[in-house]
Amino acid sequence: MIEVVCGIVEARDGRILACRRGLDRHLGGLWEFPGGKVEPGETGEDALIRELREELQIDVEVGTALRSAVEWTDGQVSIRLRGYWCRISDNASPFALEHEELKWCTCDELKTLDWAEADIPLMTEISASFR
Ligand SMILES: Nc1nc2c([nH]c(=O)n2[C@H]2C[C@H](O)[C@@H](COP(=O)(O)OP(=O)(O)OP(=O)(O)O)O2)c(=O)[nH]1
Repeated sequence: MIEVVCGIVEARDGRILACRRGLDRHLGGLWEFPGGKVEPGETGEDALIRELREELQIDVEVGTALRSAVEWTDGQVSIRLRGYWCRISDNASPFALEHEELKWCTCDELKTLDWAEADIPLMTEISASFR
C-alpha cells in the first residue's frame, strides 16, 4: 500500500485548489488535490510541504487531517490517500510544473469536475464542512 498525501489548499476567499493530472501520468487527465507519495522517514505533513513546493512552487501551512483516509486500488496500484487542510501564504500563486490545469473552485464548482475515484470520499467530507 502506497501512502499518498494531498492538500485541500484553501485561499483567503474560501476557494479550494483543484489540479488536473498530467495526461501522460497514472490517472492522467483526472482531477486531484495536489500532493504525492510519502517518502521513508517523512511525516505526512513533511511530504505535503515538499510535494507542493516541487509541483506548484508554493509554501503552505498544513492544518488538520480530514477524517476519511481512503484506500483505493485499480488492481495494480494500491494507495492510502490522506487529505490535510492547508493555507496558502498570502501572496503565493501556484504554478503548474506537473499538472495539466489548475483551478480555484467554490465548493459547488469542485463537485462538477471529473475526480480520481479515491478523492470522492474526501470531496464529500469537504462539501459537508461548507454547509
Ligand atoms: N497526489 C495525489 N495523488 C492521487 C490523488 N488521488 C489519487 O488517486 N491519487 C493517486 C495517483 C497516483 O497513483 C498516486 C500518487 O502519485 P503521484 O504521481 O501524485 O505521486 P508523486 O508526485 O510522488 O509521483 P512519482 O513521480 O513519484 O510517481 O495516488 C490525489 O488527490 N492527489
